[in-house]
Amino acid sequence: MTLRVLSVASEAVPLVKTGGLADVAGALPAALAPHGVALTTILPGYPAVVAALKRAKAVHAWTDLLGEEARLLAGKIAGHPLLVLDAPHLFQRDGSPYGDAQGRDWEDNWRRFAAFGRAAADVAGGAVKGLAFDLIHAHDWQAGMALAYNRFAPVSAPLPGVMTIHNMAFQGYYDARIFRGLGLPKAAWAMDGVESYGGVGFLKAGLQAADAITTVSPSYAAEIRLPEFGMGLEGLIANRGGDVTGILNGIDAAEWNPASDPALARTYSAKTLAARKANKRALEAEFGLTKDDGPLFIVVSRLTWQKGMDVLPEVLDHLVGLGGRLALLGSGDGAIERELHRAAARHPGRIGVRIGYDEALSHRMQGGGDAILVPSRFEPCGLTQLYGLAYGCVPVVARTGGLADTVIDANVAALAAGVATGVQFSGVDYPAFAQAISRTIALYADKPAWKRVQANGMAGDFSWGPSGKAYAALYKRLIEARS
Ligand SMILES: Nc1ncnc2c1ncn2[C@@H]1O[C@H](COP(=O)(O)OP(=O)(O)O[C@H]2O[C@H](CO)[C@@H](O)[C@H](O)[C@H]2O)[C@@H](O)[C@H]1O
Repeated sequence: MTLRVLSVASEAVPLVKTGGLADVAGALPAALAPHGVALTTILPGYPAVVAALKRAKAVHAWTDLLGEEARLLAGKIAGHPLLVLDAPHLFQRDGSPYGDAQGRDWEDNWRRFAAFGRAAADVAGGAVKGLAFDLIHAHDWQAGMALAYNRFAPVSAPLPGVMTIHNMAFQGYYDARIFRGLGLPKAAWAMDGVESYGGVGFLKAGLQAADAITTVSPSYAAEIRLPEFGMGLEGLIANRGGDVTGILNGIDAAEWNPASDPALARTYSAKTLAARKANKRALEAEFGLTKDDGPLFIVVSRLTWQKGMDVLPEVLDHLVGLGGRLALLGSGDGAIERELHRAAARHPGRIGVRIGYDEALSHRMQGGGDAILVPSRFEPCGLTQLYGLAYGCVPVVARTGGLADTVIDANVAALAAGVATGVQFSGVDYPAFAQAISRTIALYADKPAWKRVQANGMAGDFSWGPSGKAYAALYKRLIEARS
């Protein structure tokens, strides 16, 4: 029997992406199809999403979705079923999905994502003729309210629900005054409901309403029980004990495969690593870097504290001093951007900085860089190190969360056993990070060892196979427990 699951997400490739959540939400339908799960994705109707749905059919209309009219459009995303909440007063805006062009969050985000949650709960509960579901899978705080409505104000018998945490740092926390606007019964205003530290917490509401909680790596699932990583919700996570598991993200091999990637100057495989040189030369030219055979580091990241990007500028003199170069693509914190520009000005031809978001360039960087730096303070899973592994761009990562789970440090024992895939370091500060860069540059100088580390990474299985199976088994267990 096919299981019918509604995946509730605020972004999904190829239609809308601000970060890793979009990669995962976009990959899940194909990952689950082989395991007897038909996954339908529901997205907010941002301009790009509605524009992509050519001749979409409206399959439902609300006259009063939290006080306004809205429609539900049906279409396809990468060949899989897609539903879109078309509510122009909430989602037809310039800027990003969450804020204006200056990066300020929309003031009515609570209303936007409460309406999205209400709509998703209605759809999952059978409000739309011809659509029926067995389970709701909600991703991050933007989808948390879908599970809260399903629990406290369902349109039919509540469905089982899974809440996946892609990043505990974003919780959708609002003033208590918004509670009245949510249209929930009074009973929802409780510590085990939507109340969170005196306000309303969308992620917390989802976690409390979920039958199972997952996050995107086993290590992060353990870390969020601690105050350092739990961001105030560690008590809840610890209490839910056995309901909390970590399922590692995979990567979409159709998008991220160096043997067929159309973004690359030269495609290659582990057997033809020498072909990477053409990509390296192209990358040097693109970033205005000197052409040489020394190590070329790359960074593709949001420029934030989470990602350790405030420490990066501090280690760049050291990196260049040892003969390294850096090509960086990212955007975020203005102070970090300024420090990076300063470092680039100090080291012309050695450091190239590109502020912005550019998907194709991120592929070219993985295909031409020698090593990717990922010094995150916390990292639920992390995708750029996985892309690095698949592309022979050796990851240099902080030992935390999914980074700890996916990279094997090139210590003496791992090198001797021939299993190393990258470099790990503990503690995101100058001494640890600088030492990791020194180790990487020394390893790079040992050509046979370096090639082995590249090839080991490329031989790894980062497909969605095992994780697709794990999600399907979880859905099945929860659905069976209800029937
Ligand atoms: N300037 C730029 N130009 C082009 N592409 C850029 C870019 N900046 C970032 N990217 C891309 O955006 C994605 C970032 O994904 P990550 O998983 O590394 O982090 P993020 O914090 O967004 O995701 C959160 O959710 C994911 C999914 O579960 C978790 O892996 C992660 O740990 C968690 O923090 C990657 O595909 C990367 O290539």
